[in-house]
Amino acid sequence: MTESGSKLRIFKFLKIIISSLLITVLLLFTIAAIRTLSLDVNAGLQLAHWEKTNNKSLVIDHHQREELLANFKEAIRIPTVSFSNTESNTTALHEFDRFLRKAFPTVFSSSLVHHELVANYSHLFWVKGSQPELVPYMLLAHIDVVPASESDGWEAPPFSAKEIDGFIYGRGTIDDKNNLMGILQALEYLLLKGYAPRRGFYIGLGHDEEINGLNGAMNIVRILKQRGVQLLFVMDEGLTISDGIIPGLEGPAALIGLSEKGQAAIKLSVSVAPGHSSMPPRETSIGILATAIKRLEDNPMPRLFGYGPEGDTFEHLAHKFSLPLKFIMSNLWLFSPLLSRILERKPVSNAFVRTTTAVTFFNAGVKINVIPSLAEAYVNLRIHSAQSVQEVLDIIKDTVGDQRVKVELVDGFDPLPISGADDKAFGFQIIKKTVLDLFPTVTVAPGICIGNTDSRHFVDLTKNIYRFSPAWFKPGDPERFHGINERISTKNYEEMIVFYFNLIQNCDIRKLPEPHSSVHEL
Ligand SMILES: CCCCCCCC/C=C\CCCCCCCC(=O)NCC(=O)O
Ligand SMILES: [Zn+2]
Ligand SMILES: [Zn+2]
Repeated sequence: MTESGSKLRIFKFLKIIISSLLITVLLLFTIAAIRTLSLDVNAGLQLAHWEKTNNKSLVIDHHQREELLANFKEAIRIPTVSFSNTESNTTALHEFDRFLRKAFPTVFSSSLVHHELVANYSHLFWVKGSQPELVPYMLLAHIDVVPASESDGWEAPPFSAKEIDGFIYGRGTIDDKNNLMGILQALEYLLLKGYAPRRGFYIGLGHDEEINGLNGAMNIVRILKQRGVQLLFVMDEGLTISDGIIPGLEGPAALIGLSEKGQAAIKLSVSVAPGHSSMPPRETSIGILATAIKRLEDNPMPRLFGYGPEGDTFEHLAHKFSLPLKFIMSNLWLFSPLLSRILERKPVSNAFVRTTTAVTFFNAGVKINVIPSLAEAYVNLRIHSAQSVQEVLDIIKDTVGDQRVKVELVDGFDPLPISGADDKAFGFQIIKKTVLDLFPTVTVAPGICIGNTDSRHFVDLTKNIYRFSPAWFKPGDPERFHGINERISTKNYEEMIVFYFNLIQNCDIRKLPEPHSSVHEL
């Protein structure tokens, strides 16, 4: 073959490669454009015709404002702490019971409301509906809180409910006395205004959610099961309205948790012969265990972003990002690996990418001159929707890779089933409508709750469990959860009352409106 002949062949070959590349890129853009056009899933129901059920409106006057804030502050001041799996402040739980009866006299005396104490400290309310054929729903919240010490750096004592610049500070202000008090205050106002629901509903207030709800929520579920109750949907604490937390997102987003991550408690332990510290072995039990822990921290669980409901979150929010993020979010089938690497940089967004690994206990050593015979640590894993407890346990054993380290599963449960979020999903659409009516600038999207809630015990009573708090979170606020300076603005607490006031009335709708098709919307 001549030199010019071979050049021609190379040229033709390159031409084919370049045109194939161009065609592929064009194809990708076309697919992406089609997908982007069908993205505005947030439009659907807003324009549909909703049967009017919110006949009572709530305009809070000065006197009511003072009273509702005083009630809320009193709730925060009662230190209903769950210290450990076996230790709770039962004195405070008793006091909280007395307080509720005093703060909400109409709820406790109305002929429409049946109240019972469960497992001594939890509360179950049944609010009777005028149309018993309508399937009831249930609102959940919890009474207990995690411990808090002022010395960790609180700006106000954690059980003071001190108001600073329009914010009430205290343990429980966002987890979860805001929801608890918001629900009961809304019901108190509704009853005072003569409201009688069409659709009956339950309110469940657990007293031990922070220690797994084994007495509170689980006994409430047992009672409801005995009575043959089935629920249309359950709403519990969970994701919030994020404002400025998701980088690049224009405007606030209300994420409604359709599921929650699983959880595992894993114990790692190393046993060696004890001895004199003057003749140490090359590695002690502490050293061996520390190396194992370091391996776990250096080797996070695999990225699974896009394999669970978190992919839907970003597809729903895509139209609220500007380019190039909009393009990336609209095409997660292609860009999930890239987005995972961006999200994993911050703890809060990393939680959506993978099963997280947190070492929460480390115990070893008895005396300065004794080689310790035992070192043990506990690891708390929050399991991504696409993994199971067993898979996570296997990965931990592989990563540790040291026969001297015993790896035991102490406790755990798989990720929860995924509730519906389509046009026919009653609970999702009611929450969405209530959010949009009150906060019209918010984009509503399905989400995955990264923490666990009492609602996970209700899976046999309904397939539709939603985890959402109408609380506004701005940058820095996620860290207040179980952290220091937990707080809520007085404005937001009032909004929460109005939210539940409207939600309860919205649930009286007999049937969801027929959605407009997306073609029609466009
Ligand atoms: C990339 C998306 C970022 C979205 C921002 C999400 C902000 C996260 C806000 C709240 C965290 C959710 C907490 C859920 C409730 C947890 C209740 C709880 O404490 N349960 C006990 C436990 O889990 O141990
Ligand atoms: Zn909580
Ligand atoms: Zn909590």
